Amino acid sequence: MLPLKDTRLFRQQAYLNGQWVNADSGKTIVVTNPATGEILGTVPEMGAVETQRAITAAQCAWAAWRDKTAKERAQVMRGWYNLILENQNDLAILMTAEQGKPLAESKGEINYGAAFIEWFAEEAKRVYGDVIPANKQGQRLVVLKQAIGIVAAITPWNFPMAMITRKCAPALAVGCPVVIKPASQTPFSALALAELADRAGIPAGIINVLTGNARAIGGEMTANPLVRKLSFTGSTEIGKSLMQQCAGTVKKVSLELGGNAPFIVFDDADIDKAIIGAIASKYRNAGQTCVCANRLLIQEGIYETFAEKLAIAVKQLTVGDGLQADIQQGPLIDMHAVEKVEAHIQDAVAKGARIVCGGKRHVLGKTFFEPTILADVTSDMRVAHEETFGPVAPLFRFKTEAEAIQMANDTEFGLAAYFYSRDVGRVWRVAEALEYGMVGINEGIISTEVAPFGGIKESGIGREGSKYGVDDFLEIKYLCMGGI
Ligand SMILES: NC(=O)C1=CN([C@@H]2O[C@H](COP(=O)(O)OP(=O)(O)OC[C@H]3O[C@@H](n4cnc5c(N)ncnc54)[C@H](OP(=O)(O)O)[C@@H]3O)[C@@H](O)[C@H]2O)C=CC1
Ligand SMILES: O=C(O)[C@H](O)CS(=O)(=O)O
Repeated sequence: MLPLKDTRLFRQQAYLNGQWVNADSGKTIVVTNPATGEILGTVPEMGAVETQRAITAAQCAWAAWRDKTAKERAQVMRGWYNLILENQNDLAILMTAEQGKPLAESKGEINYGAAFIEWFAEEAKRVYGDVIPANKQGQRLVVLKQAIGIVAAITPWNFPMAMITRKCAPALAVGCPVVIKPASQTPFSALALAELADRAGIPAGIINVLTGNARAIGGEMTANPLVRKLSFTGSTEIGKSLMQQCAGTVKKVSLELGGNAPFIVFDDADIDKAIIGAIASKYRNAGQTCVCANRLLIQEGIYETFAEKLAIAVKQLTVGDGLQADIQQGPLIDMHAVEKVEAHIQDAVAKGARIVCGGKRHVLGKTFFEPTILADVTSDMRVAHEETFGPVAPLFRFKTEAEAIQMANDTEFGLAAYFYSRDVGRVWRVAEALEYGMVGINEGIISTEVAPFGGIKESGIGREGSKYGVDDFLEIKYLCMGGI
């Protein structure tokens, strides 16, 4: 049993139309702790029928929520925000137990996730329309912005809470109901969020959390004409499939997909700051984030110095069960993830890369993996083109600024990129030349609720967070008034 202060936050049922319910079939999915392999509990294995029921409930509840003022919705959301922060310790324990990240990272994610609720509760009060000067006598032209309607959200295991609030907060704030399917490996954080939303007074049917068969639930979400918006965070492969499925009913789609972030260090960089940024960007969540540095491009003049300094820092990372004190890297989510990391390392070494540190499964066993650095990495290796999604830092060499930009852009992904330089001309040239949605300059952690998060190319569509993040949940309506 998890050491929760409030055990009612540990929910093993889905939340549908304000009720805690089981699957119609009674079937369940087992959820395990990746650090220990122990069974944490079960959640319902739902499918299309329960999803249809949730969508119908959302449709019935929508008008009353939509017709509240933005301020009234914001007040309810503020209560939800406060409850999340008041229960942060319990929520962090739940998150670490089901996902594996260290408690400190879980607490960080809860603060980050709650911040989207605070931000969009306020942002909704500023969803302004327009009055357009008419070009005909007797007319008045007005633009309204209105809630798009029922929003379906499908979220990943790597950020079990923040990816939900990053989608639900703008939706709820502008007046949309949501139907959520969290990742089957990490459902408890989502269900705890629903419990707190219920306590905050978010009406029945406005938030629904379904667990179960992804393909069946997603199939109903994408086919049901009542759903007007799908927001997805996860793999590019699934994102493409969902986008195709949404075409049948022309839904608005937001996709936050895979990445292949370059982390470029020029010879004029503050190397010690670059080391700090590289550790933060590469090893956060054991490398399991879509914005992790996936390729480290180091200018040849500082390559050996950077590799030595990075190795010293990486060897100090403490690996273990995230529920224990002072752990900096937890386990990977499952053995599939471990095998992918091993395959990337084996491929690189077979093609000439050198293991500077780590390189194999951790002595702790299960899905723990040693924080790893590879040197002498070249672009013919899998780590150059695939998202490793693990604690592996592959070091590439480059000679010139132009070569660094060419290497960085040589990917179908375009989510996040990072570079370190203190030359102001170079900072502008490189920032403008990188083909990415987000660029960290002398910073390794750039995600925040106040800035637009999202990518280009095959990393996705749309932006989450910031003043831009609300537009994806609105429709524009143009009124042309004549006879005035
Ligand atoms: N951009 C990002 O932030 C993320 C990127 N990724 C990338 O994706 C890779 C795989 O991670 P993973 O979590 O398996 O990502 P997936 O894309 O497989 O899963 C993400 C979410 O989509 C759901 N899903 C899976 N298949 C379908 C489907 N056919 N229809 C509807 N929903 C579906 C999953 O449900 P269920 O859990 O039940 O399978 C989960 O809720 C990672 O290695 C990484 O490269 C992963 C997570 C986040
Ligand atoms: O999906 C992810 O990996 C997250 O979006 C990364 S972040 O927003 O927590 O930085």
